[in-house]
Amino acid sequence: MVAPPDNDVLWARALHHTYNGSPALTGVSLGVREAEILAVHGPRGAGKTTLLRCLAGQLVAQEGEVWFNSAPVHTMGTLQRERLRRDRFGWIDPEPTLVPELTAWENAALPLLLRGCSHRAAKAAALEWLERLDIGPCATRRPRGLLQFQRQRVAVARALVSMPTVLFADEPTATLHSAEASQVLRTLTAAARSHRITVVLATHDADVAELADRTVALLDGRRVNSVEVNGAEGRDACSLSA
Ligand SMILES: Nc1ncnc2c1ncn2[C@@H]1O[C@H](COP(=O)(O)OP(=O)(O)OP(=O)(O)O)[C@@H](O)[C@H]1O
Repeated sequence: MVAPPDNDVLWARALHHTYNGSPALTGVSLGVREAEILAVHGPRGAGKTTLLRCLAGQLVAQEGEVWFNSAPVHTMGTLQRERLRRDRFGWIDPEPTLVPELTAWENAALPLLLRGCSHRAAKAAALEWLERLDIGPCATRRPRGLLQFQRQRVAVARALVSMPTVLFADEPTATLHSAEASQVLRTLTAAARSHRITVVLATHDADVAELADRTVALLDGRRVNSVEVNGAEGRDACSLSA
């Protein structure tokens, strides 16, 4: 086993994964650089969610390696991967999954409370993120009293509140109207850039992918190209792999 290059915060090599014999990932390799926003783009069923879950340590691919800095995620035990996810990663699902009994701020504060942060500090941080996402006035409402886009903003606040090293966003705006979607994405990418949070964003929407620094395209579980979106001229803008 060889550790990844120094400037890659995440690195996957030759990932293969099947569900009941049908392939979801077929030999996918990629590196994610520190503080970059990487879009994983492809049509439905291309393998985006499976790739993000492997990179985030939620799923161990049947073959291949995943590294987080110099730590081999693919050989970690369940507890170690859980700790890594809790301490270093954030995750946003396509549908917000909030705890129904908790208020918006309590949901947003959860990652900090689980890490042992004081109640007062966790609340202050959660309220700050809810304000940034323009849902400060909803802080004391429970999820059932919120609209879908407000619930998704709470989920975004929860993913950012602990300042993760890497934020995984799986189709984070799939259930939102376009105006809502672009507001959420703008806030998310601005926060990531200002705090140097690395983002891996799965999307089937080419417009969403344009917000990223680089796009990796998947098709039928294979990586088909890699395109630098911002400032790509003169650099290795397009490469074939797999
Ligand atoms: N839990 C599962 N059990 C069986 N098959 C699965 C499972 N999860 C994904 N698949 C299959 O694996 C392939 C890749 O799915 P995946 O969800 O990773 O793709 P995706 O690009 O994220 O698609 P979508 O945009 O629809 O979420 C698809 O053929 C899908 O049907």
